[in-house]
Amino acid sequence: METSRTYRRLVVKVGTSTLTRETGSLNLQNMEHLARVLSDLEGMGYQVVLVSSGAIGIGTRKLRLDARPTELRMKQATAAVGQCMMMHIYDKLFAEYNRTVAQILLTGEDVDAPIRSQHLRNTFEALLELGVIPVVNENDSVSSAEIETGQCKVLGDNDTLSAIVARLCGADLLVLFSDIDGLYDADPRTHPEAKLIHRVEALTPELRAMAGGAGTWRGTGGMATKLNAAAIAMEAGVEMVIANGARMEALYDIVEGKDVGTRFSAPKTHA
Ligand SMILES: Nc1ncnc2c1ncn2[C@@H]1O[C@H](COP(=O)(O)OP(=O)(O)O)[C@@H](O)[C@H]1O
Ligand SMILES: N[C@@H](CCC(=O)OP(=O)(O)O)C(=O)O
Repeated sequence: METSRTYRRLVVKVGTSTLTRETGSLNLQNMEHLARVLSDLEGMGYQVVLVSSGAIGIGTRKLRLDARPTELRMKQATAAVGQCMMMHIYDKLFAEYNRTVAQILLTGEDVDAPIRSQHLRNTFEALLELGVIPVVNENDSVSSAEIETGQCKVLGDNDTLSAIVARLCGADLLVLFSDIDGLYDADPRTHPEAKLIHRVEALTPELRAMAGGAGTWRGTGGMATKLNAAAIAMEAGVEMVIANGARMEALYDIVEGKDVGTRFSAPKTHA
């Protein structure tokens, strides 16, 4: 079933599992496709905000560490290195399409405090007005909410962060790109017979019970945090789609309301 809504402002979130390969090296193919499709959508008149994970994963590889660090201060240092490299690559890739990107790093306090969140909103508005594509991540080097506990807290993981950003910016649509086609009725890694759910109208306890944790060492929250994001988005009147980041071109169909991945509907509440 297609949706008849039209979208103007989009928030697109990509997870570490989409930006890196199993070996830990960058997935330049996905990153290139992402930059091309988002640039094209911007050219078509959409306003685009990118929420990108990957700082710790990319930093782990850049520092030639054997594994993702477990000690908090090392994770925070790794994120600082990886964030820098990630922005350098985005800057280069988007520049190929004559687009400018901006970095916004957030903590839970930034979105909770009324004055800070107003400043944030103003900054997003100004950047979008200028035709810039903001690239958002959690400020991992100062915030330990997620990387320390692995749980969603005030701001938490980037799935939740992307829904908070979508609400803050008054976006119409949030797209979460993952390493899987969408929400299944069980984790396909452990249940190969699992079926894709195409549309979600309400987040029932049964549905939440279907969502498991991260699939690989590169992912963090799995489907559980994506459903937390859906709850925030739906409540704010923002539609949300989970789709496979291996096919970024699907975004063209997604913004046309076509049936791709799992779509979480939301009654439109903001102007
Ligand atoms: N019900 C489910 N449907 C789909 N995927 C699920 C489900 N439960 C758990 N998962 C896992 O969630 C993973 C995606 O989340 P995650 O590993 O955190 O990646 P990302 O980096 O995209 O956030 C999938 O690879 C899958 O193994
Ligand atoms: N902020 C962290 C990632 C947090 C996160 O939620 O990661 P992911 O599950 O890959 O979307 C980073 O940039 O490494």
